[in-house]
Amino acid sequence: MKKILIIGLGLIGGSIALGIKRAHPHYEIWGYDRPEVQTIALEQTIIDHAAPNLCSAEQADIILIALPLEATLETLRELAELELKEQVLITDTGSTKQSIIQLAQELFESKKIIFVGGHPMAGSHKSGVRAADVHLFENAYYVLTEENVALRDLLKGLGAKFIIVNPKEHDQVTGQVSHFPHVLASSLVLQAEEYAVTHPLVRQLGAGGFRDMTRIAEADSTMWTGILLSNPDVIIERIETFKEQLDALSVKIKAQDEKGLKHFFDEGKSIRQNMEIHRGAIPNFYDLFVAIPDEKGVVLRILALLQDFSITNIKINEENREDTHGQLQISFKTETDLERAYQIIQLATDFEVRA
Ligand SMILES: NC(=O)C1=CN([C@@H]2O[C@H](COP(=O)(O)OP(=O)(O)OC[C@H]3O[C@@H](n4cnc5c(N)ncnc54)[C@H](O)[C@@H]3O)[C@@H](O)[C@H]2O)C=CC1
Ligand SMILES: O=C(O)C(=O)Cc1ccc(O)cc1
Repeated sequence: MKKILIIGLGLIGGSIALGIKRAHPHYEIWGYDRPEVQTIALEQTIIDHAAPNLCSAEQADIILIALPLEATLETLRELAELELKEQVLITDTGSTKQSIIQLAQELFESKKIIFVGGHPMAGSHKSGVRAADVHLFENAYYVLTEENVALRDLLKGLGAKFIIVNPKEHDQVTGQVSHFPHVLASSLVLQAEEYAVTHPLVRQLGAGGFRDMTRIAEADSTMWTGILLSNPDVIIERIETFKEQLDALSVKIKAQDEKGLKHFFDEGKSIRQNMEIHRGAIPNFYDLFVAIPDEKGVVLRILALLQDFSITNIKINEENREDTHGQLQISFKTETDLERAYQIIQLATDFEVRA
C-alpha cells in the first residue's frame, strides 16, 4: 500500500489530502503539522495517521509539502538530511516556483530523489485546516514544473487540469495574475481607509464593485509577504507598468478624451469577457447569483427548485441595495447545470438572476 506524507495540513494540504483519498481510498495518508492541527485533521478524517515528526518521511513513497514558502525551503533542507526511500517522489504547492526548484536541484540532484514542483491555481482568502475542501481544485489549473505520470495519478481525484510550466515562466505569469492583484486589493483598501479619515461615508458606500475588487485583501498576510519577497523582480516590474497605465489614464481624463476613455473601458470589457476566468475555469465553480427579496422562506423556495442538482456551495452575500436582502450565490459543478438552474429560477420566480 502506498504511503503518502503531507507536510502542512492547512487549506491546501488538507484539500489535497481529501482529493487523494477520493481517488485512492486505500492509500495511507500521513499528515505532519502542529499537534493541534493534526488532531483536527484526524477528527475530520482528512488524514489517516499523524506523523510524530519529519522522520516519518523515511517511510513515505510520496511526500507533498504544503507549507508557507520559507517553511517549504527549510523543510526541503531537513528532508535532504534524512534516509528517504530510493525513488521517493517529492512535490510542493508553493505559490512561487523558482527558489524552490533551485534549492531542490541543489539538494536532490545527486540522489535518486525525484522532485517536481507543483502549484494548484485555486485557493481562497481563507486558510487553515478547517477551510479544507475536496472541491477546491475542481476545474482549476494545477501547474507542474515538469511532466510526471505518478504525480498526475496521485492527484487525479482533485479534478484539476494539469499544465506543465517552467519555473521562470510560472513566476512571471503568476506575478501578473495572482501576486499583483493581491498588491492592488490591499492598496485599494488602504487608500479607501485613508480617505475615510476625511470622508467617513467611504466606509458605508462601498458597494459590490469594491467588495469584488478587495475580497483577497483578507488573505493571510504572512503568506503574501512571503510570496512578494520570493518574486520581487516580477512584482516590482508589474507595479511600474501599472503606474504608467494609471498615468496614461490620468492624461485622458484631464484632456476630457471621451473617445479614449470609452475605448479604455470597451477594451477591458471585451478582453475580460473572452478570458477563461469568465467561463468558470479558474474560479473552480460555475456560479449563479439570485437577488433575494427580504421575505421569509425565499432561500428555501429557490433550493426546492434545485433539488435534483449537485450544488457545490451556497452562500448569501450582503447587498448594499435597499430593495434586496442579499445575493444568493449558488455554485454548480458544470456549466450545463448552471444554465439549467438559471432557466428554472427565471421561469418559476420573478427574482433577478445572473450567471
Ligand atoms: N491559500 C491559497 O489560496 C493557496 C496557497 N498556495 C500555497 O500553498 C502553501 C500552503 O498554503 P495554505 O494551505 O493556504 O496555508 P495554511 O496557512 O492554510 O496552511 C499552512 C499549514 O502549514 C503549517 N505549518 C507552517 N509552518 C510549519 C512547519 N514549519 N512545520 C509544520 N507545519 C507548519 C501550519 O500550521 C498550517 O496548518 C503556501 O506555500 C501557499 O503559497 C497555493 C495555492 C493557493
Ligand atoms: O483567493 C483567491 O481567489 C486566490 O487568489 C487564491 C490563490 C492564492 C494563492 C495562489 O498561489 C493561488 C490561488
